[in-house]
Amino acid sequence: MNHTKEQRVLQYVLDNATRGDPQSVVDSIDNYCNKEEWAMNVGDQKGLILDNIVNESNPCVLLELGTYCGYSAVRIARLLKPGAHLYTVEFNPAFAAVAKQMIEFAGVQDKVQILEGNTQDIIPQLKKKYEVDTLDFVFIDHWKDKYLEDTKLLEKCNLLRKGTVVLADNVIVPGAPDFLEYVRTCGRYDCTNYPSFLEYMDEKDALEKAIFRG
Ligand SMILES: COCc1ccccc1-c1cc(O)c2[nH]cnc(=O)c2c1
Ligand SMILES: [Mg+2]
Repeated sequence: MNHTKEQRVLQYVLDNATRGDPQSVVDSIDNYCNKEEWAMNVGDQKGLILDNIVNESNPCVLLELGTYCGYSAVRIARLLKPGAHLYTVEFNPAFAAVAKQMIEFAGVQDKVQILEGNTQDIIPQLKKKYEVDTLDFVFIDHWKDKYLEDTKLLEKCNLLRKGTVVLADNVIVPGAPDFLEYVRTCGRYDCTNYPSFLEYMDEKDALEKAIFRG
């Protein structure tokens, strides 16, 4: 029944991690993807950078674009203070189903809400349907061709405020050059690049942090 890679990753977690222990879920996914099958989780090297930026931002309301198996949702949620909440958007129903089980096994389901659908449909609903005022933190990790349009949509929907941290994965590989060009030159963000490596590989990759100036 584990016909997909994502189902196999989940099964390995169910068999090897500890229910209610998000760190063990993160570690198990990294073990599996290092040893058995590569998968597009942010991984442990970029994950440590993500941890540091989440911790220094101390966010209350967070948005993730691209849930996949739930690795970064669990990784982020394990750091959140009581009452903080992460909305994570996934358009692929099979991925969302795996992520739901991953998040519940990790015991962070009270901090994480999976929103199934397209970002361009869901982002405009955040204020009225999900009672979001503004976002403290956005992790962009979905399809590279959507980074720029979704960032502009977040601006248009008034979801960013002075100091909102927008953190993007994969700005080298697969790469999001139009997004990088925009956040670095439009004058509305303070940008920092964090060089690292593609998950589970020796290939160079990086995260880009773009703090909205308001
Ligand atoms: C399907 O391509 C997989 C792949 C292949 C080669 C290099 C990078 C990636 C890659 C790595 C990631 O962290 C990713 N994160 C989010 N959405 C992605 O599509 C994505 C792709
Ligand atoms: Mg990624």
